[in-house]
Order: sequence, then C-alpha cells, then structure tokens
Amino acid sequence: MYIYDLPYEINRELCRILDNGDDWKELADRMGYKAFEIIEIEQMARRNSVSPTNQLLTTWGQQNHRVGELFISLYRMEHIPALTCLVPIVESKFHALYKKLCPNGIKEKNTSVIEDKANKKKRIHSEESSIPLPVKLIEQGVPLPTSSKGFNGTPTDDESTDLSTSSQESKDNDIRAEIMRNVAAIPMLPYDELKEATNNWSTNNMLGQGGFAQVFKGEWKQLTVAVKRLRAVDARDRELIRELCLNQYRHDNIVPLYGYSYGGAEVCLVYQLMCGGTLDYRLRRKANLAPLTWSQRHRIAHGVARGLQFLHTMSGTPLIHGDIKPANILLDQCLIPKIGDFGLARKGPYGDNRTHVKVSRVHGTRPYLPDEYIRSGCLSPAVDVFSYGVVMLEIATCLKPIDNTRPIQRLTDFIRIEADRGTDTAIYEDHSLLGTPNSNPQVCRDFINIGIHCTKYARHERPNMLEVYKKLNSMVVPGKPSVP
Ligand SMILES: Nc1ncnc2c1ncn2[C@@H]1O[C@H](COP(=O)(O)OP(=O)(O)OP(=O)(O)O)[C@@H](O)[C@H]1O
Repeated sequence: MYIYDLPYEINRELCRILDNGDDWKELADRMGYKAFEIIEIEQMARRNSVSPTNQLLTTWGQQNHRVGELFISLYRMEHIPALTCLVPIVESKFHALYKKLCPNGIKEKNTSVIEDKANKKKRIHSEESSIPLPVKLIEQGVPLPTSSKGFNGTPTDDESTDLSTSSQESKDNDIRAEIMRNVAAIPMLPYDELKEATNNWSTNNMLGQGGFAQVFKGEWKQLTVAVKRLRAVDARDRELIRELCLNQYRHDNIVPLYGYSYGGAEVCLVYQLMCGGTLDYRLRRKANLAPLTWSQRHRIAHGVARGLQFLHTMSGTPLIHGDIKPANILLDQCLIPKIGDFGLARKGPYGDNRTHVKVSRVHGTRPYLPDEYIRSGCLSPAVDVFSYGVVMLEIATCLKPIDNTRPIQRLTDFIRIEADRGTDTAIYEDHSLLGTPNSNPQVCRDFINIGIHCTKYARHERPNMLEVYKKLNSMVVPGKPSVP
C-alpha cells in the first residue's frame, strides 16, 4: 500500500499521535529530510492549515513511498502508539517487528474474532477514552468559534451578513471540521503535575493576573513554563476551547501553548514562559531596568508586525486580535516579542468582497481602538493596525496612550496635531534616551511616522500589516541585525 492510499481514519489518528510533542520531526529526520526541509514542511503545513504530520506524509508520499517503509521508520523510533495504529493495515511480515516491541500486542485472528461481553465493554470504554478531550467537549456542545458566534464563543453580535443560511451553515461546518482536526493534537496534562510544577500554586511563583486567570511560573518536565489557572468557572470551557483552537496559529511571534489540563480542580493552560515580562512593564520600567535601546525597540515593533500580518493573512479569513496593547505583548529573554491574550480575537470578515463585520458590542481597550469601531462597531484588521500604531507611538515616546494632564489627552491626536503644526516629532523621543548615546532622533521620527500612518482616521488610509512589516525591514537602525 502506498502512503497516499492510507485510509482517512488511520491517517487522521497518525497525525494526532505524531503532531503531539512534534514527534513527526523525528520521523522526518529518519525519513532523511534535512533540518531546513523540515522547517519548510512545517511552514507549508501552516500555509495549508493542515497538521505537520499530514504535510510530511503528503510530501513523502509523493515520492511513492509505501506504508511498510513508514512502519519501519516508526519501528526504529520505537513509537508504539503510531505502530499500533498501522498494524491492522501492514502486511503480516511486519507484525514480527511490532511483537518485538510489544510482545502482547497482536492477538491471533481466531481469538480476536470472538469477543466476550466483558471485553467488548472494555474495548468500547478504551476507544472512548482515546477520543481527545477537546473533541469530546465540542461534541458536548461547547460553543465553537464560527462566523455566527464570535471567535471567543460568546453569543453572537449583530453581525451583518449577506451570506445565505445554507452557505453560512456549510462554512460553519468546514470551520468546525478544521478546528476539530487542529485541537485534537494538543496534549492534555495531569492537573497534579501542574500543581506540583507551580509549588502548589505558590504566590512566590505568581507572574501576574488578569480578569479571568492567575498565571504562575512552573518547572514542568525540565521546562520552565507559565501556567494559566482559569478562575471563571462558567467561562472556562469556552476559554479552553478558544485557546486550543487558536493553537493552529503557531508562529514565532505568538505565545505558544504547550498543553492544557481539564478535569482537575481548575482548568489550566500551559504556555511558554516569557521571562522578559510584558512590553508595558518594560516601557514603564517598573523594575528600574535600563531603557530599551532603539534596536531593541525595533526588534519588538518588527516582531509584533510580523505576528499580526500572519494572523491577518494566514488563512482565507483574517484573525483579528482585537486587543493589541503593550500589556498583551510578551517578551522573551532576548526581547523577542510574542503576542498573547487572544481573549477578544475573532475571525472575519468572511467572503472575498467584505471588508468588515458590524458588531453590536465593542470590546477592547479604549485608547487603542479607532473611531469607526467605537462609534459604528465596524470591525476589521484595520482595528489591529490602529492599535499597533498606538503601540508604535508609545514605544517611541514612552508617553501614555491617554493622559488627563495633557492638553490633548489621546496620544494619537496629540502627536498628529503636533506633526501637522510642523513640530519636529523627535522632541518626543523617550525622555530617558534624550542626551544619551542611545538617542536617535531619526529613528524616533520614523517610528512616529509609522504610528501616525497606522492611526489614520479613515481606515482605508491605514497600511496593512505586511506593508508595516516591510517598512520596518527597510528601516536603518544602529545595531539592527541585517537579516531581522
Ligand atoms: N506566557 C507568559 N509568560 C510570562 N508571563 C505571563 C505569560 N502569560 C501571562 N503572563 C503574565 O500574567 C498576566 C495575566 O495574563 P493574561 O493577561 O493572559 O490573563 P487574563 O486573565 O486572560 O487577562 P485579561 O483580563 O487581560 O484578559 C500578564 O499580564 C503577564 O504579566
């Protein structure tokens, strides 16, 4: 049997098993792929919105490889779950290999055909428990992020739509199927392991808290992680499903989710620990840290633009973050930024000719939201562009986005009016840089110009995030690496 003839169910199960913990990478290595080819496969999977294992099997299968060869590679990896999945379809000569790893694994035909009642019950039970939890939750009716429900699964906003009911339904079904495929691959972790990892939720380990959760530092499996413990009981299934669904948006500039725990005292999500804290924390220098240099500011602005253009273009329908602000931009130890807190994210607008969706309820943080959204509920990727523009102005000036002691309170209005008056905007360079060797008026002007462009009143005058990203790429900043 050729790889491309793998039955759908088996292929799906293999993807679920091998996506877990990135085992597919080791398989790719054993298949003879070089490191850069493995990265290419991963990128291709992202572009095609499929599981990386699926992409690997497709790519490898195109070279007419057979299931038997796959079996041998998995045997060399001693990957029993994946082998178990293939045993029913490989030729019997391969069963000996399987038996070597798993002596009691294969039943003789005549004994497996007659199944007594107790065994049948046991088998059904074990099949049920092999269904991944997110899939079970979804089947039990936890709201899904579809076009008729906000991406966060909250009740529908009055979204104006010109799609017919039936095409809407089929679109919803497609999205549902896509989500089911993606969430099935995320590992579920035992609650007790996370409790132990965080030293029994010790306050010494607490990294921060928001409206819905407390976040703790933890040592889990020799990995330092951030464990988010969800508080709001009625929202927790929704939050969990939303976060799991978002895991399909894996990118260097998006905080990665490692796993989740469900069924213990609280629902938990486990993320990469971002030891640099939030951008908000760094800009306000709450820990008396040295001010960020311009090349560090550039790295942050560049990474956030890169992450946002990915969210806006990764699939046919943009994902709008909806709450871009310094508190939701997390930094690693090298000050590489990753976008976090997708609590308000939603997909839209659907359809090629639609530029925005109309919502009846506006969410988000006021100073970061444009007028068309606040007044008319007009939501589009341009909302994120506006928010990003405010962040750029903050990065350049360290001024607050809204300040009652300023004659013009909103930072966006204040800077625009000053620029229109002909004021050299470089005078607003972060004061802690002024007069130091790190001061750079030209880079400051460039940052402010991008901020002004992104926060234009008319949304069609704002650039898209890819344009912003390219602009930042071409910017001359001392200390900036030539290939960002
Ligand atoms: N991966 C992480 N690494 C380090 N710190 C983190 C991480 N995730 C969150 N934090 C810290 O925990 C705080 C709260 O997290 P978060 O904003 O995600 O919680 P929330 O309840 O969803 O917030 P909100 O009320 O804004 O929706 C953050 O401000 C940050 O300081």
